[in-house]
Amino acid sequence: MESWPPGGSGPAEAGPRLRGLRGADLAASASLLSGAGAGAEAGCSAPAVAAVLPAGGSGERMGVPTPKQFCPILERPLISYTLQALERVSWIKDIVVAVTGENMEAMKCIIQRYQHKGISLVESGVTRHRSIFNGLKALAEDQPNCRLSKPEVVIIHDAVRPFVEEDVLLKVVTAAKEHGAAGAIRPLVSTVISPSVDGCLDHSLERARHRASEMPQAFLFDVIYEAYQQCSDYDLEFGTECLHLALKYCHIKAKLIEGSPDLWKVTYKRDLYAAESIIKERISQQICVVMDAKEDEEHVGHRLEEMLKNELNHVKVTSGRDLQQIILEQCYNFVCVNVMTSDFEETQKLLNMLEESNLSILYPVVVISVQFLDYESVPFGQKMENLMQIREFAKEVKKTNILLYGLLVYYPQERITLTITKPEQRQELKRRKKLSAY
Ligand SMILES: Nc1ccn([C@@H]2O[C@H](COP(=O)(O)OP(=O)(O)OP(=O)(O)O)[C@@H](O)[C@H]2O)c(=O)n1
Ligand SMILES: O=C(CO)[C@H](O)[C@H](O)COP(=O)(O)O
Repeated sequence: MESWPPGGSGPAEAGPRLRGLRGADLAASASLLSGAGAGAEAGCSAPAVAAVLPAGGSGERMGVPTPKQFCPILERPLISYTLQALERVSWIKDIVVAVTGENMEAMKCIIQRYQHKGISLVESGVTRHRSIFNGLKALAEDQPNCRLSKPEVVIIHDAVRPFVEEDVLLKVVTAAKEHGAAGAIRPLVSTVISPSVDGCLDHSLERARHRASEMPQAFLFDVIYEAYQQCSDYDLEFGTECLHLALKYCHIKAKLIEGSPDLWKVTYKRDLYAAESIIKERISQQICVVMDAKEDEEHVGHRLEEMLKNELNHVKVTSGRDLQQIILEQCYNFVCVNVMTSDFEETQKLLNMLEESNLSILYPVVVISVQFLDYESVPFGQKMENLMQIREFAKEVKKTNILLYGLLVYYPQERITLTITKPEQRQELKRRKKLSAY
């Protein structure tokens, strides 16, 4: 069993990982799981939680030579998205990934490249159940120099289900603590039928009474470990359902939790395209307007924020009052308005923060830097200098996956206000402004 990166001390360690809790309920329950919240005070004990990710398959159904967990989506391997989804949950203490010996080095490179922290690698088995069992063994065994310790609850999650959210993880863990086992389910899309040996219909299941079993699942560690130790070679070879092992060998009836449609397992090539669309949609749903005079309500940046809110009603538009927090919440789109300064001070500040945060390791971050300049009073030489400066910035930050676009707005003498919203008024605005976009 290998801990990677060497000496990594687990998710509690400070690092560039991006975490963000959504909603007060989630925060309260999560703090309960961290043992720091009201629940802890009231005497509820917070379970130590670890996760096992089977990632040792060959992805035959995908039909490409690369195992699907390593296939790129927007140039980043699929498994890295799944790791990130689990890593940003602060109460998951350890993540054990089962990979084939052959792919061990590739996995280490991914961990290094995308700065995943506190991941332990184990060798996978020839079937999914055997891979999971190897992951559980690593958590159970008290090995010298091993930083892993036995958790109270273990999450099992396929490496090829990248869109797992904290709320469903929390629900399965909480239910597992109460019932011994829990798993996410979805309504069936098609009816399940049972054919007879001659290829004719034997019987058909009533669709409304059945569900598709998905991941994540969670178990009291002792329950699932016992089940794997007890189970037959036939189960390990042909079984597909961990909840079933807990039922068959430990008589534990798992609690079933309704999951979201995004929990599906990437299986076929078309699923890679679907995953790419979901990622693109997610990162385009927030825009942050950053400006240099936050108190001034008349500031053009505030007007711009209002306009964006009116025009893009499916997108969350915020203004950058607490930039660190906005970056932590993984906003990937910024409009940075520079009015008060003739250089790009505001943009520069934002770029520095983005670079320090490492946000762009995961996806490209888009920054549109808007600079308003008085047409009359700014000499031609300075205009050219501004153009060159923004181009240089853009070239520089592109190396770190930040896509910077400059919009210089030269306006004549009178102060610019973006109160114009009607089409004919927009025309008027266009007529009065000279826009140069680079
Ligand atoms: N020997 C195996 C087989 C599968 N898995 C993992 O179990 C998860 C779900 O399995 P599945 O979707 O069946 O993956 P593959 O076996 O890779 O796909 P296929 O059945 O198409 O070959 C995947 O993360 C896969 O990597 C594993 O860890 N060890
Ligand atoms: O959904 C699941 C558990 O309920 C598993 O992801 C699924 O059973 C894995 O099976 P296979 O490896 O055959 O695709």
